[in-house]
Amino acid sequence: MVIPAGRIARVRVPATSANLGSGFDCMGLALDWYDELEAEATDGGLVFELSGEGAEQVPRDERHLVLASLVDGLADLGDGVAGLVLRAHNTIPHSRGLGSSAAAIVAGLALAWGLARPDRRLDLGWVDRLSSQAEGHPDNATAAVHGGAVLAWMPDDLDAAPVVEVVELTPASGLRAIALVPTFEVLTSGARKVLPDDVPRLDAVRQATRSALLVHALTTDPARLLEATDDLLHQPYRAEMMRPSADLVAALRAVGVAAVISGAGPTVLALGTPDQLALAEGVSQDGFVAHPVALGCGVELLEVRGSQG
Ligand SMILES: Nc1ncnc2c1ncn2[C@@H]1O[C@H](COP(=O)(O)OP(=O)(O)O)[C@@H](O)[C@H]1O
Ligand SMILES: N[C@@H](CCOP(=O)(O)O)C(=O)O
Repeated sequence: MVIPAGRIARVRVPATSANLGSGFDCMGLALDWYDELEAEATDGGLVFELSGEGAEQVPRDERHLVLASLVDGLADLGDGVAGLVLRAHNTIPHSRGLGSSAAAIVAGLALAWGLARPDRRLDLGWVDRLSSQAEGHPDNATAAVHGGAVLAWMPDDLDAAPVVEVVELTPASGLRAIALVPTFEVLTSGARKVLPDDVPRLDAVRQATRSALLVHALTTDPARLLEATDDLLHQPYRAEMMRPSADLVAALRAVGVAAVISGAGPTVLALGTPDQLALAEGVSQDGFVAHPVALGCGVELLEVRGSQG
């Protein structure tokens, strides 16, 4: 069906931090840091009303990530639009490892759902599946969908029906983060290319131990976060692409702060209770802007209105 002109959907979607050190491609946190977007179905044409982060850089055509995801979502639901106005105020910085692309994809899908299914609650499983497929890894996408802390994976059998498994974790009370955001950018696609196909068995064993401990540390015992966030699978291979970030992670960890590269970088995420995070105050953070953040909520379809929406 063609969505009637005048129907408007509005959504809010969080920034996310994937990996958390040892949880490469499977652990993610939603942050209390959001983009808000609105889509209005029209009789024809494409209009972008964009402000904030990346507004001057993103393509204003079919390649716009939110629009592309919205169109894919509508097609999956068997619907379409004759035209569209897309309004976005972005606060999540792009290409810094804070899940801006996952947020854009999840937002596009939630907008599609709001336009096409105005009377039905957003199907989070549907958003998980399409957004994780589009991203190619489920860690930030599912964190942006569910909020809080998640453990997520996709089946290894690529011929199997596409599904995403998500476990919503209950974070230990008082868990906070500081996102230390540099001015330089790293594209996630580039940062994935430098990863080796195989790793030594001892590294794999250590990583398995750390990632198992990570679930325990996040949910039960934040005192274990420093050991649990130790990583051998991605950060060492990416360090040269983001030397200032790698050096800041090392300096923070040396004073006992559980610091990691957020997603594919170059933002540094320090994770812990307020007492643990206070240790970061003695470490020079030159070249980085500190954003203290609590954990955030998942995507919200805030409103659908117009044309019997
Ligand atoms: N809100 C948005 N609107 C349009 N495009 C976006 C938006 N957010 C991210 N993108 C696209 O995604 C790219 C960044 O993706 P990526 O390299 O995966 O970094 P990140 O770690 O921020 O997700 C941007 O260069 C831009 O093309
Ligand atoms: N597991 C992915 C996470 C990418 O996160 P982003 O926020 O940088 O898009 C990876 O490490 O490649």
